[in-house]
Amino acid sequence: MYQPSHPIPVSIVTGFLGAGKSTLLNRLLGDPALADAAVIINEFGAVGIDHLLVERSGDSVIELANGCLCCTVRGELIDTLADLLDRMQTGKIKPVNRVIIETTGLADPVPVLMAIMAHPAIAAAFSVDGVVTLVDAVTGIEALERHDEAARQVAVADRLVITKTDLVATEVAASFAKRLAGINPTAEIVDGAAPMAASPGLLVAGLFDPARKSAEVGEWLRAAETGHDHHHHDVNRHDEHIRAFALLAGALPSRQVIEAFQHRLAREHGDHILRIKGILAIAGEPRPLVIHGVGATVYPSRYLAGWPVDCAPETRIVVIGADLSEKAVRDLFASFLNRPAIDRPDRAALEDNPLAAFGFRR
Ligand SMILES: Nc1nc2c(ncn2[C@@H]2O[C@H](COP(=O)(O)OP(=O)(O)OP(=O)(O)O)[C@@H](O)[C@H]2O)c(=O)[nH]1
Repeated sequence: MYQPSHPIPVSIVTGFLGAGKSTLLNRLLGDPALADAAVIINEFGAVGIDHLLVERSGDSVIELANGCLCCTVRGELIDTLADLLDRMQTGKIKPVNRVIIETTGLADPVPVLMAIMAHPAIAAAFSVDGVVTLVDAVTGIEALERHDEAARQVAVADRLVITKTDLVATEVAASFAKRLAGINPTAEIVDGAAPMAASPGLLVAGLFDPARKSAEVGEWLRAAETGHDHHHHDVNRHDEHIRAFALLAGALPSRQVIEAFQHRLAREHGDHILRIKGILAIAGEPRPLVIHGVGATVYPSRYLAGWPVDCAPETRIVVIGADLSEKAVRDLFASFLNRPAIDRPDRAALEDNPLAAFGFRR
């Protein structure tokens, strides 16, 4: 295998679902300092859309779909890195001066780290230059309490970026920062709104050093080196509670319809929704509409300038839920699309019902 003269730095960008990883990357990737970086995006669920949302041309964005980096596609990561080396050696691509890996929001970063650090040929060619973990000031505390992965992402970080500080009071962000420092006292904590979070230097965090982490992180790393404890092969299922599914459709009637659907979904099922994101076709509109939701928070939708290459103008929405009824979500979506069925109301019935806002159905 080709060996570069110096190991190529690898930055791991992680953070729970919807914490703002793609938003941060989009901001950083415009910087000329990252023009020669390769970006590997891993997404949970069979229908991936993140690679469409990271605005970068050419083949420098590599999608690893069909599973979570920490489990089913770990081998694929090694193959992808080996292939990158190969393509550099044979001159098929320009030399890459950094690799940025965006994990899924559900990834345990420890096996990802070990995949790189414990593989002799890969470790000779690449060095992990820090783990940057994004934490959401709005939903981060709940994620830490409910999901081990979120706590692990914080514990292994070299840098913690608190995102969405614009959406919470200063005191809330400050007390969240304290909580994070309690979990990981050695990580530098950065406000996502600070200039540093918009600079490529954010990704240069120094060689990942297990000795600077807690004893618990050391144990996780050793356990990951010796084996892997949660093998599973269903690309849509993370554990017995967390599942992803996709809502696919042609062009939707209007932006208002999808926004009304999102708010209704958040109101009725917000407790069980971890993430919703989509790229949508809207009738009569040449541009794709992008929607996002995290927990019960619905983010403003926005139009992209145009459809990404190789992406048919159709609607793809990914929903990730914890103990969420897929049928209930599909039925609600169908109601908003006015696809009537005997046992469900259509959109007009849902919206005309004066009690609908309070979650009552006819
Ligand atoms: N107000 C505000 N919104 C933000 C900020 N960062 C991200 N968002 C919004 O949060 C939503 C999710 O952001 P993404 O960047 O897609 O999150 P992600 O971590 O890549 O999501 P997954 O890959 O699904 O885990 C989007 O609507 C963003 O616009 C922020 O600092 N402030």
